[in-house]
Amino acid sequence: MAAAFFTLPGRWRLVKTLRVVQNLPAVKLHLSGVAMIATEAEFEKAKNKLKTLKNDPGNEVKLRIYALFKQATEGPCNSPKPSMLDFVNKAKWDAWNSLGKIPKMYEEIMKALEQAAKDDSTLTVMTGSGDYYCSGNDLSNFTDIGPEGVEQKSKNSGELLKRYVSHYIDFPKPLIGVINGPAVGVAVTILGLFDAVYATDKATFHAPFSQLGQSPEGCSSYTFPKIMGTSKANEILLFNKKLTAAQACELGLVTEVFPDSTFQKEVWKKLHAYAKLPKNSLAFSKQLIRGVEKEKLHAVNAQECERLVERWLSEECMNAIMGFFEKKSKL
Ligand SMILES: CCCCCCCCCCCCC/C=C/C(=O)SCCNC(=O)CCNC(=O)[C@H](O)C(C)(C)COP(=O)(O)OP(=O)(O)OC[C@H]1O[C@@H](n2cnc3c(N)ncnc32)[C@H](O)[C@@H]1OP(=O)(O)O
Repeated sequence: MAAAFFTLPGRWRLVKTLRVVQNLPAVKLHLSGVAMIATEAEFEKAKNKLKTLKNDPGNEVKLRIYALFKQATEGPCNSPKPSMLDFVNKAKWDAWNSLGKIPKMYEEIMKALEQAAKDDSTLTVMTGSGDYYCSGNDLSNFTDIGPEGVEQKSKNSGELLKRYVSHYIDFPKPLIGVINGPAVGVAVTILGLFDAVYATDKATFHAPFSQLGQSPEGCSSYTFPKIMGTSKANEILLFNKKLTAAQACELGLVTEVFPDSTFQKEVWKKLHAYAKLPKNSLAFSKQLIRGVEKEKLHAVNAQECERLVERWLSEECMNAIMGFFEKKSKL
């Protein structure tokens, strides 16, 4: 019996490096590849699948798949621009280049979840390394706008976020959060889709959306009112209230809080015991519990991402992000 285990870098933002912290005996490790199509082999498979389609999906779809594969395996477009007369390679270069700098980190977590969903592990644990759980989206994403321009980047980011949250909605096994320190933004809102959340008493939970001119994501506009009631959810999602671990537990966002001194020891003892339970029974029971509202969650996810695409282009958001970086520069 095993658990899939991978960690977010505590101090860095969600979109930084995904690292495996340690090789626990009963825990199966996942070092994520990247993205939707992780390897040449899988890309070849996707290409061959395209050939079996009755109607040719058209160059646009084929170029999109090619672009996502390059983005996932090599990151933002890094090859020299082909000449105008080299039509095919120019079209491929344009497709890849149009994705701009989609953060690879989200792609890596999605890949790790895809692997954990289909391997022989019993449950999947997400935690941070170091003093922090996760500082949310890397706000420098707003500053490095590539050649695709701000509208297209915002649209691409909305699609990326929708895929990212869908991976949690559809995850078939028990997904456990081990919150080892401060958690911010999307790292907090997505917890409403986890099956249990254990926190050190040092952890804090902050979703500073309105002060960033943004809006809730991770299905939190639905899960948080459901978990804690609308007015408590509003304090977090509208009025930027930062919760202590004890407050988050009282509201039902966190399952149990442990003293920091014994947190890691106590929580991993519990998880290793869980990982010995019959994995199909756990998976099927989770799917019964989550299945009733899966459609609803996907609809909420779509609405939240649509709203965020508008928010990211808004003056409120731009001013808030500039304020964040101005504050940094003054330090
Ligand atoms: C128009 C195009 C649109 C593009 C949009 C791209 C989006 C990509 C798609 C996915 C989007 C998902 C939606 C997610 C939304 C969110 O997550 S919103 C929340 C974002 N996060 C924050 O606002 C965190 C703010 N930071 C903090 O609260 C604190 O820094 C901390 C994390 C609690 C740590 O506090 P402390 O220990 O006091 O350290 P600090 O001094 O505050 O920070 C250390 C340095 O790190 C920098 N930093 C911290 N967090 C971030 C961050 N999220 N992004 C960028 N930089 C961050 C901080 O500025 C400090 O930097 P220096 O001053 O240079 O040391």
